[in-house]
This record gives sequence, structure tokens and C-alpha cells, in this order.
Amino acid sequence: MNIIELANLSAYYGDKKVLNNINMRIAKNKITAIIGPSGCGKSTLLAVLNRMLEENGGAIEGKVFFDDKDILNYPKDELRKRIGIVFQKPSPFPMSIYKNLTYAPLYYGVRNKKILNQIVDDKLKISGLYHEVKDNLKISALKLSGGQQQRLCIARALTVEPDILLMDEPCSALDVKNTANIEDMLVNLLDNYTIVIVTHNLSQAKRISDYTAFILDGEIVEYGETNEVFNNPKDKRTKEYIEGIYG
Ligand SMILES: Nc1ncnc2c1ncn2[C@@H]1O[C@H](COP(=O)(O)OP(=O)(O)OP(=O)(O)O)[C@@H](O)[C@H]1O
Repeated sequence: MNIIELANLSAYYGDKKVLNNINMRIAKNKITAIIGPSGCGKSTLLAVLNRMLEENGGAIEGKVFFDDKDILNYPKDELRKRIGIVFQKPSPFPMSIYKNLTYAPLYYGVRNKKILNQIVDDKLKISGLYHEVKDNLKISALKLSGGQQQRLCIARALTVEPDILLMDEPCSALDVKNTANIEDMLVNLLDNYTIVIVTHNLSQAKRISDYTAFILDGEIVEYGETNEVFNNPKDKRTKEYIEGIYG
């Protein structure tokens, strides 16, 4: 089952075309990895999905459907609630761990303290942070290590129960152990969430993703099951990229 469909999707910054006629379906409750050399348009693709592109000064041509409905027909608030994003640099709000996790639920109208506490506990457990921070919820999130901050940011993105989690190089600032923690966590999220992850780390894409899209100069060169893309690439350029010839 698909949750997203891009139909003849092109994206522009001014006159510059950064994505060219992308046709792509994204499977629900799976991890889809977006790979490709620097500047090929990976982050732009994520920005199209949650309509951040417009705020960044870009524009699209073509259509994007989310749950079979044109994303332009969703109120932005609802779209952002249902499609969360986590960035490369861990970016907790400069407030307590507890407040980081209740910020969005409060914004969306949850007022019941018991429910808020439950959300905090649940998301800390999902992110594997519970035992590390449960007695220190009032300390500033900025006091956590980089890996903990990133897990907190993922937990925070989940507090509003999005359908999709977009991740832009979420592990590139982290060491191997923290990366492994996050990869384990992502795989465990798939019963309830769909993940689209941009990564430069090809081994990561191979390890955790179900599907991989290889983008080059704004075009999808190859898209399919991760095993196929990595072990049996159909396009010479995919093979070259995977073998490290460019990018
Ligand atoms: N706000 C912007 N205004 C103008 N051009 C932009 C903007 N953001 C990105 N671009 C351009 O769009 C193209 C695609 O950028 P994008 O960030 O999507 O690539 P990427 O594949 O994610 O790269 P990286 O792996 O280096 O993060 C690049 O040529 C970039 O310079």
C-alpha cells in the first residue's frame, strides 16, 4: 500500500529546476531511502513532501498526493502534523526534556496532564531514552549528548503521531553507537509509521531501508527494493555510485 504519490513532480528555486519530472510512490509502513550525490535534490524532495519548499523560496509543478489527496488541499498545520521531519543537526528546543516533548501536543490542544505525561513516557521509551533521562525530565535538553539529543528530536517528532517521518541525514553528526541506536529504533517504528530517510551512508540505506531511490541531477535514475538496487542495479550510473565512483 502506498501513502505518497509524486506525479510528474518538478521543483524549482527561481529558474533553476532542481527536481525533474519525478514519478514515485512511497510505500506505507516501510523505510524508503533517498540516496545520491551532494546537490542532487534529496533534501528538496523532503521539502516538497511537507511543503517546506514554498517557505524556502521554491515552487513545484506536478502533483503530490498524500493518502490519495493532493497535499495542496491539506491545511498546512494538518500536513505538518501528519508528516514530521527530523534534521541532520540535533535541534532540541532550548527548554527542558519534558517541555520538548509536550510542546507540540500542547500546540495541538492536548491539555490533560495525565495524557501529556503518558505521551512523554511513551515517546521516551520508543526512542530508548527513558532509562537514561526519566529522573531528569526537568533538565535542559541542551545538556544531553548529541546522540541523546537526536533521539529526543525523533521522540519529539512522534509526539503528535505523524503518519510519516521524514529524516534528512539524521545520523551524520553521530558516532557508530548512536547511529546503531537510531537505526534499531527506526526499524521498530514501522508498525505505526512510514519513514523516508535521506542518507549519504550507503551501508545505512542497505541495512535499514526496504526501498531505495537513487537520484542524480534531480532525476530518479533507479528506484526499487533496496536489495535489488544495491545487488542488481539496472542502471550503469547506479552501479557506479554504489561502487563509489562519484558522489
Ligand atoms: N533555498 C534554496 N535556494 C536556492 N537554491 C537552493 C536552495 N536549497 C537548495 N538549493 C539548490 O538546489 C539543489 C538541490 O539541493 P538539495 O539540498 O536538495 O540537494 P541534496 O541532494 O540534499 O544535497 P546534500 O546531499 O549536499 O544535502 C542544489 O543545487 C542547491 O544548491
